[in-house]
Amino acid sequence: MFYPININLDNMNILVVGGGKVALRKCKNFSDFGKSVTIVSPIFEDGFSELENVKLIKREFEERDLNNINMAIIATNNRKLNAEISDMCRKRNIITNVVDDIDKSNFTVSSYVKRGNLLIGISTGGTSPSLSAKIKRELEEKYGEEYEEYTLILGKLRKIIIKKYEDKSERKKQLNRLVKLSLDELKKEYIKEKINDK
Ligand SMILES: C[C@@]1(CC(=O)O)C2=NC(=C\c3[nH]c(c(CCC(=O)O)c3CC(=O)O)Cc3[nH]c(c(CC(=O)O)c3CCC(=O)O)/C=C3\N/C(=C\2)[C@@H](CCC(=O)O)[C@]3(C)CC(=O)O)/[C@H]1CCC(=O)O
Ligand SMILES: NC(=O)c1ccc[n+]([C@@H]2O[C@H](COP(=O)([O-])OP(=O)(O)OC[C@H]3O[C@@H](n4cnc5c(N)ncnc54)[C@H](O)[C@@H]3O)[C@@H](O)[C@H]2O)c1
Repeated sequence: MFYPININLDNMNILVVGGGKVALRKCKNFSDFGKSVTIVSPIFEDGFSELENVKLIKREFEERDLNNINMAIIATNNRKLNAEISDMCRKRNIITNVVDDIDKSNFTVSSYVKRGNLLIGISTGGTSPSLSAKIKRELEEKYGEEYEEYTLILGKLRKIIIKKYEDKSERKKQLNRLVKLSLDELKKEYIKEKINDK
């Protein structure tokens, strides 16, 4: 079973094995989260040259590539090799995603909608990645770009409210009221509360 967690990548050393289409998608995902990764592959898809802050190693995978690695995405087109690398990772306690074998993975990459700090992840436990991608497109419509600012302001107001109300149930009432407001109403509320906070 796969459990939803949000993982802090700051101190993680990440290796991607393979330079094909699937590896490129996973690398773009890391780049969305400002994370640089190392990729080892004899051949790279064109898109890799456009990625910033990545280290490309142009050769076949070698076991020493796993030294000091905490997380690995195994994405070659050779199922047997992917399974072998996954076993090496397991022995070294490296958390691993094998793109062609969910049973060899200890995490999967969710489809997601990211609006600043708002992150909506979608998983079907490997049953239908296409369904994940479809639900993502639906959620992108419902939760548009404006949710980045909306979430940011909610965070600022939350701090003010926690300071202002000692009573936990009143705090909860206020915080729950805010998420019912539109972005414009929330902005007005923020200006008002900011003035009172001074
Ligand atoms: C969500 C997304 C995230 C991402 O990769 O960024 C993702 N796959 C995406 C797309 C996609 N992948 C595939 C198709 C073709 C149609 C189809 O098969 O449905 C499409 C659709 C498309 O391209 O639109 C084929 C496929 N995928 C996997 C296998 C191997 C297998 O099942 O064993 C095969 C068959 C290979 C073959 O033999 O052909 C395996 C996995 N793919 C996962 C994630 C994990 C489970 C996620 C979940 O639980 O839903 C998991 C288990 C492992 C992992 O990769 O972490 C991304 C959506 C991007 C977005 O957000 O728009
Ligand atoms: N998880 C997913 O979302 C998903 C989606 C589609 C396909 N897949 C599966 O993922 C696999 C990869 O798909 P793709 O479309 O990226 O394939 P691809 O053919 O585009 O790329 C394969 C890559 O593996 C590299 N490679 C081969 N041998 C290597 C080695 N010894 N060391 C390092 N790199 C090596 C190649 O250089 C190439 O860059 C396929 O087996 C496919 O079944 C997974």
